[in-house]
Amino acid sequence: DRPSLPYCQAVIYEVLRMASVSSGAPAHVLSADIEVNGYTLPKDAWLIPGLSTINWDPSIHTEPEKFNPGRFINDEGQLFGYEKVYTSFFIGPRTCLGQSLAMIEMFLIITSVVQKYDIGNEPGNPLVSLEGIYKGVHIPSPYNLCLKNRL
Ligand code: HEM
Repeated sequence: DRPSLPYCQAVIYEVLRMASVSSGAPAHVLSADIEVNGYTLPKDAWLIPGLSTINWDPSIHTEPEKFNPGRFINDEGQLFGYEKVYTSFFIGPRTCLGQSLAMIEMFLIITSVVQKYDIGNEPGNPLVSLEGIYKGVHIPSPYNLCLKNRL
């Protein structure tokens, strides 16, 4: 069902972008000199990529602070521009081994829950904070939700 649910996929890409599950990747060592914005980074230097900085860069994603899955949907209703979010798994030969599995798991879990339940905040309580907690990976702050059976 995945290809016929582009908006669901766009929501997952937007969560991946905003939440930056892993805000950085382990250090990588440069195998050659490279130049970035006029600075030369020498061979053998350690590079620690800031993945959340990339995901929140306004030159890559307009209005990055806004949760907007529509940014990944074009006028024909097709997925668009989502490849940029794959940097959340980083790039190159040591990219995340679980990337495909993670994408399938997120799709299955989210669509199964949304199909069966209406999800809302607890009556009288504010919406869940998007700030989260950083413990090696970025996880949500404790929260309560109200789920109503849809079927
Ligand atoms: C949304 C979920 C996930 C995110 C955002 C994520 C992100 C990352 C990132 C940023 C790296 C570092 C890549 C690098 O240094 O170049 C990594 C490495 C890795 N991830 Fe994930 N990951 C996720 C889920 C998973 C899952 C579900 C598995 C396994 C089932 C997994 C297995 C691995 C492994 C084995 C590595 C080390 C790869 C290597 O060093 O060669 N990840 N992941």
